[in-house]
Amino acid sequence: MTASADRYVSTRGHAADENFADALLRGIAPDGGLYMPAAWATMPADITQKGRTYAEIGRDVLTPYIGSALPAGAVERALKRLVEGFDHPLVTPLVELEAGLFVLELFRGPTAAFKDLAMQLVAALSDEALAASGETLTLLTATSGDTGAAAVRAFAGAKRIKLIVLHPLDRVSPIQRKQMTTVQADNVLNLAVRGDFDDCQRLVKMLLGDESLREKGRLSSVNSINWGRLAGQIPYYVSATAQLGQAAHFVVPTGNFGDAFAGIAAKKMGLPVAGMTAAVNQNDALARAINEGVYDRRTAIESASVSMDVQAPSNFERLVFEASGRDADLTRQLFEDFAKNGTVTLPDSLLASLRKETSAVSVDEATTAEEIRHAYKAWGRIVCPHTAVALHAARKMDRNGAPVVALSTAHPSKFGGYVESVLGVAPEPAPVIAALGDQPERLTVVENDYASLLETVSGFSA
Ligand SMILES: N[C@@H](CCOP(=O)(O)O)C(=O)O
Repeated sequence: MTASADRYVSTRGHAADENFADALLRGIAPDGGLYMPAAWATMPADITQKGRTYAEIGRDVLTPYIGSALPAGAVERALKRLVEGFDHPLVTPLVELEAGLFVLELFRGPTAAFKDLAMQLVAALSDEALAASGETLTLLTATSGDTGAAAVRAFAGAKRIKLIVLHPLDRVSPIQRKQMTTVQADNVLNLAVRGDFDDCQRLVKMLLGDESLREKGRLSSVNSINWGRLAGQIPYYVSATAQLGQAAHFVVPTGNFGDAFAGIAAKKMGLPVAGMTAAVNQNDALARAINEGVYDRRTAIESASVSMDVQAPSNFERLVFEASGRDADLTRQLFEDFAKNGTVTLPDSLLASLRKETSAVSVDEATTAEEIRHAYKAWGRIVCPHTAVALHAARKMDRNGAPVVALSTAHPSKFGGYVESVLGVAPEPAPVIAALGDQPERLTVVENDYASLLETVSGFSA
């Protein structure tokens, strides 16, 4: 049978293939791998034609991945909901800072971070899938701040869905925490884990594989381990290219590597892309893997760009799968060894292929602060620390004639305290931040311990 874009295979090769609705509602494959489309869809040749709307681009990107798995018109309805929640007609406008250097503003949605772009879609598509099957779903999400906020906003009050969000206690910004914890919806449970983001993500993956929970009903995740989340991030690479009218080199501030992998996916689908650079903060496991050939987990260190405090980026597995020519045995071996030992050496041929897909750089804390000052002085622009990491990498790279686009992933007012400490000026709050209610916060502190977490989660998801 010919591989098709609307069937999903596991990166670890030991799970049955699924359609879009099942991949979406499972989140992760039963063998512990991540779902990938069995084949890349090809973008229509005119997709980057000037004047195409975000909704049109999104429809053309996403429809082939969904096939007939959802009711007719589901994608269009989801895109309508998405676009209505953004405060700019282009949804993700491109802004030129100086000749050849741009930022792509991804923060104009309901929680002022790029996660809204995919999360709003996933919420609408999950509703459609569940309404069609009559099922209910418990969603588990690990967050270093932005994913959780976007998920709470997108799923609060959803009739068939319960949402459980795990964030690392005291390691998200105060605004990010409030965005999650002040929402008074009974279908949302916020858990603050005594650990770091990698602990939260590991615990979520364990819960997703837990038979005792699975017996109670469908379980999934809205992290970018879910193909639906990742696919929803492809359209803005296309929109940026359409706005520019030519291929760009994208510099992506990177945590779990979902956003960067969405750019790689766009390229696989035929989007002209001049290059990809993943820019990480001092939590540099990804940069060390690509530059030195050893994928080695270290304890995450707290950074100004908190959302990128990730030392075991989940989507590195998708990159390895793709760069190895979809070698599921090799991928399984490497990631099982990594889970067990915390370190793996990448074979030379794999490393060479990985480097063809993306380069990676690490930006330290002092440089991040310096870049925030530079952006203010040079362009009068206040940027968030994540954007600053990308901008620094973008300014230092050889531009090779192609325009460079740094993804601006969050509004600076989500990190207002830090930005003010660097600039001496507080960023004007984004309207959605200014509108944050003064509601009491609802959160439960949990130990970094699977057994007690399972008890809490079982009680809520029942
Ligand atoms: N940066 C993230 C970490 C999780 O990333 P995801 O894209 O896999 O959801 C966050 O803000 O939570």
